[in-house]
Parts: sequence; structure tokens; C-alpha cells
Amino acid sequence: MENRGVLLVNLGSPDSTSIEDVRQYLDEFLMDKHVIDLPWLIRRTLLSLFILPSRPAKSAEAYRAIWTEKGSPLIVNSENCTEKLRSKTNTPIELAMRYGKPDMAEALSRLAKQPDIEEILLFPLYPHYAMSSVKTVIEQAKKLMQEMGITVPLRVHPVFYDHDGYIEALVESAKPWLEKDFDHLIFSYHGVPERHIIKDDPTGSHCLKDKSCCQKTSIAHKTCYRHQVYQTTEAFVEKAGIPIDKYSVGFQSRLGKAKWLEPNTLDVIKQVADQGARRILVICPSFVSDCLETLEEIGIGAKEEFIKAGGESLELIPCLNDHPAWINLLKQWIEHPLTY
Ligand SMILES: C=CC1=C(C)c2cc3[nH]c(cc4nc(cc5[nH]c(cc1n2)c(C)c5CCC(=O)O)C(CCC(=O)O)=C4C)c(C)c3C=C
Ligand SMILES: [Fe+2]
Ligand SMILES: [Fe+2]
Repeated sequence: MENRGVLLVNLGSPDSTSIEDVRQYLDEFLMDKHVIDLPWLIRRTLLSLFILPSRPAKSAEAYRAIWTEKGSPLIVNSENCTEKLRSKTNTPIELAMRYGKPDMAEALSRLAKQPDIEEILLFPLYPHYAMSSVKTVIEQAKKLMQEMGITVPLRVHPVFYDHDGYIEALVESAKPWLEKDFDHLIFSYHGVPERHIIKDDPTGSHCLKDKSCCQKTSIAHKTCYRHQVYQTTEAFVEKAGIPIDKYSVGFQSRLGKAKWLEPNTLDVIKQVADQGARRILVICPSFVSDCLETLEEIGIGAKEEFIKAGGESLELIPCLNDHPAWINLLKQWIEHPLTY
């Protein structure tokens, strides 16, 4: 296909670190029914009474700890990646965020105006499927295109959690850290409520029925976030040659009282400290760009907890960001999209 336009979509950040901007961002983000999947009135009440009065101040402080002169690291890293990709291909590429700016509708409109455009390739910047990440991006793109009368065919790039090229790029980008002397490697994935995985299980009877469901073959794994992050972990340790007793998996960024995927990253970090690990590495493969959740939650918060628990050093392995191996892979995928 010659005339393809590409829309890369990441999550989004507040416009600034002011409490008001963070409140507006959290309101848009958490009112998404794919993120807090409760009936509208309950979601609205929960946000207005319990989340929005206090969380924005706490989150704004966290954002201040990692904000750069150019703005939010998530946006800056996504923009750098987009710029490098543009310099390597003639395919028109737009970057948008699911929440906030750059705006998805404006990006779609620019792509639709490309001369002789035949297809829009929607590329959610997430390796794993989750209703709160990939699904909401797809649904929003379809909704906006319908509202805007854009009739160009939409193609969605599949998730790539176990793709050889992705694992190779991840291992390659992590190499300088893996070559150091470390005691333990922690894979910290963004958590999701268990309910989200069960809701998206197409069989209605597979996901989270028992502890080993993710190791049994099932079509449910097409939308099973837990299965997909385990696959990334297994493929990574195999390629990087990390022995089984030298790595662990945890889930971070838990919010609210519902049951989320276990174990919690902070508990894993304390446990490995108790077991004698002194120098640990943390990699966060559910994010392709460093952001609040990697730089602040892990790079600052989890590091403090590890030191308190007796550890010496916690090093955060950077996300793929604009690593050459990642840019080359994205170029290949936007020119020859995966078809499975
Ligand atoms: C119900 C709450 C949340 C779900 C489910 C969730 C899933 C999810 N999120 C990401 C990626 C990112 N999340 C980020 C920040 C963030 N996430 C939540 C809540 C849920 N996420 C909140 C409230 C926040 C905001 C910050 C805070 O107040 O703690 C970010 C970083 C944004 C940034 O500006 O840097 C990313 C990226 C994925 C991939 C995912 C499901 C797998
Ligand atoms: Fe999140
Ligand atoms: Fe599973």
C-alpha cells in the first residue's frame, strides 16, 4: 500500500503540573468507561467525591518530580520517537494522545486530508492488549472518524508482546544495564483490575479461573493482559539468558479497592530485598515511553522503598523511547504492518 497514513497513539499527560490541569486530565482519563468500568453515575460520583478532591494534588507533586523543560516526559519521548521515525520514512505519521494533547481528532483530520490517502493505520503504542489501553484507543478512533465523516478505511496494528523483533529491541535497549553486575531483575508491568480481564474473555470461562490459566492454550489470550505480559517476560529472559531465580514479575500503579493483578511490584521489591538482593534492575515493558509511572513511581518511589528495605541500588532500565532498534522496528511495521 503506497498511500497509508499512520496515527501513533499513547496515553497522554496533563498540560502542566498545576493541580487544576492534573484534575482536568484525571477527570477525562478516569471518566473513560474502559478505565473505570462502572456505570456512569457511579463513576461520576466516585470521581467527584473521592478521587478528584485529593488525588490531583498528590499526582501534581509526582509530575513535578519528573517534568522537563519541554514538558511531560511521556509526550516528549513520544514526540522524539515520532520525529526520528518521520526522518526514516515518507509515510505520513501523526502522533496523538488518547487523553489531552496532541489531540486525536486533529491528528485524524490531518491524515484524512493527505492527498490520495487509502488507509489509516492506527498504532496504539502498547505492546499488550488491555481494555484500558488498546481497546479504548481503537473505540475512540472509530467514534471520532464516524463523527468527523472520515471514510478512509481504518486498519489497526496488532499488539506485539511476543514478536521477535520487539523482544530483540527490548533486550538490545536493556543491554547496557544487563551487562552490569546485578542481583535480580524485576519486570514491573502496569496493573489492571482482574475484572477487566474477565470482562474481555471471549470464552466467558477461561481467564483467571485458576493460577495457571495463562499457561494453557486458549483463544482468550488474544485479550488476556496477564497471559501477554508473561509471554513478554518469558521471551525476554530466554533471549537475554536470565536464569529463572534471577528475575520476578510485579504489577504497579494500583488504584482503588478492586482486586488488581498480583503481585504488587512494591511487595516484590521488598521480598527480593529480604532475600538478600542488594543491586536490582527494574524494567517496565508495558510502557514504550518513559513516563510518570516509570520515572517517578519506580525510579523514585520504588527505589526509596528498596533502600529502606536494605537494598543498595535500584536502577530503572529506560523504556524503548527513541532507541534505534525500536525506530527501525516501527519503520518496518508501518511500511509492512503485521497481519495476525
Ligand atoms: C483504573 C485505573 C487505571 C487503569 C486500569 C490503568 C491502566 C493502564 N494505564 C496504562 C498506562 C499509563 N498509565 C499512566 C498513568 C495513570 N494511570 C492511572 C490509572 C489507571 N491506569 C492513573 C490515575 C494515572 C495518572 C497518574 C496518577 O495519578 O497516578 C501513565 C503515565 C501518564 C503520564 O503522564 O506520564 C501511563 C503511560 C496502561 C498501559 C494501562 C493498562 C495496561
Ligand atoms: Fe495507568
Ligand atoms: Fe490467562
